[in-house]
Amino acid sequence: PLVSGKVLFEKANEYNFAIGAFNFNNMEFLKAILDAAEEEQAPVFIQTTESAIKYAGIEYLAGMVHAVKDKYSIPFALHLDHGKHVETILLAIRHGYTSVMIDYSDKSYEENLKVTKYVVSICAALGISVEAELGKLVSVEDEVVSREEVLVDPEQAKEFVDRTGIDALAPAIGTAHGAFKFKGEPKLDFERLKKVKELTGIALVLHGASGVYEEYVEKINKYGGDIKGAKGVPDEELKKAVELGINKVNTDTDLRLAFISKLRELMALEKKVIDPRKFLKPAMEEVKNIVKKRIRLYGSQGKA
Ligand SMILES: O=C(COP(=O)(O)O)NO
Ligand SMILES: [Ca+2]
Ligand code: NA
Ligand SMILES: [Zn+2]
Repeated sequence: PLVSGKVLFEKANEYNFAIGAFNFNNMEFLKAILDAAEEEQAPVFIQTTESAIKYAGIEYLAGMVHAVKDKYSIPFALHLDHGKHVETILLAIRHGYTSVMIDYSDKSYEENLKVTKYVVSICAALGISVEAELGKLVSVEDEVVSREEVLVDPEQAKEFVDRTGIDALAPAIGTAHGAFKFKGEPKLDFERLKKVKELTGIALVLHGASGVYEEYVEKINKYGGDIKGAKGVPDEELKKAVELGINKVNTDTDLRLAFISKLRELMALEKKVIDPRKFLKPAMEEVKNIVKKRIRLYGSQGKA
C-alpha cells in the first residue's frame, strides 16, 4: 500500500539499511519498479522530478499510482524529487504525494533554512515526510572546485536538522547526477558522511548514486549510442555508504541505461516491427531486472 515516507525513513534508519528511490515519468517505469519491489518484498520510494511532472502531467503520474496502490502488498511512498518551488510541493500534496524533497541547496544557507522550515510546518501537520539537501551535487575533481566549497559541512548539517525538523537529509559527499559522475577515480567523502550521521542521527539520502554499469554503456554504444566515458558509483562504494548511514538511494540513470540499451538493440535488429509493445515490454523487463539488483545491493529485499 501507499504509505508516508516517514515510516520508511524511520525503519531504514533504525535497522541500518537503505531503501531504493526510483524515478519514473511513465507507466512502463512505474510498473517495472513496483513489480520488482513486490517480487523482492522490499519497501520503495517511487519518485518524480518537476521535469517528470512537466513531461507527463501530475494527474497521470499521481493518478496511475493511486489507481494501483492496493495491488501491491509492499509499503511504498510517492515522493517529489528535487522540489525546487514551494508551489510544486503544494501541488504534490494536493495530488496525494506522501513525501517531498524541498531542494534549496543552490540558494543561500539562510534561504534554504527558511523555506525548508516552512515546508516542514505544512508537511508535519499532514504526516508527509520532508527531505532537504545541503552542499552541491558536483563531482569533486580537485582542480575544479574545492571540496570545502561544495560538500556538506557536518556541523552546519547538525544545526540545519535541529532548526528545520526534517525527516531526511541529502548531504553532498562527492556524487553527481547522470552518467558522467567522475572523470578520474570515483571518490566519495566517507569521513564527512560518517560525521554527518554521528551529529544528526537522522535518515540520510544519497543522490547521484547510480552504478552506470559497463554492460549497459557498451550495449548502448554498440547499437548506435555514444556515451563513452560514462562512469558511476561502484557497488563496493555504495555498500560502504549504506553501512555509514545512507537510508535512501536515489536511482534514475541506471533505469534509463537499462531501458535504452534494450530499446536501441531491438530498434537495430528487429527491422519489421512497428508495434511499440514489442520493444517496450522487453525494455520494461530490463528496468525490472536492474531495480531488483539495486534493491538487493541496498539491503532492502525482504524488509517490506
Ligand atoms: O539523484 C538522483 C538520481 O541520480 P542518478 O543520476 O545517479 O541516478 N535523483 O534525484
Ligand atoms: Ca540540489
Ligand atoms: Na529526493
Ligand atoms: Zn538527485
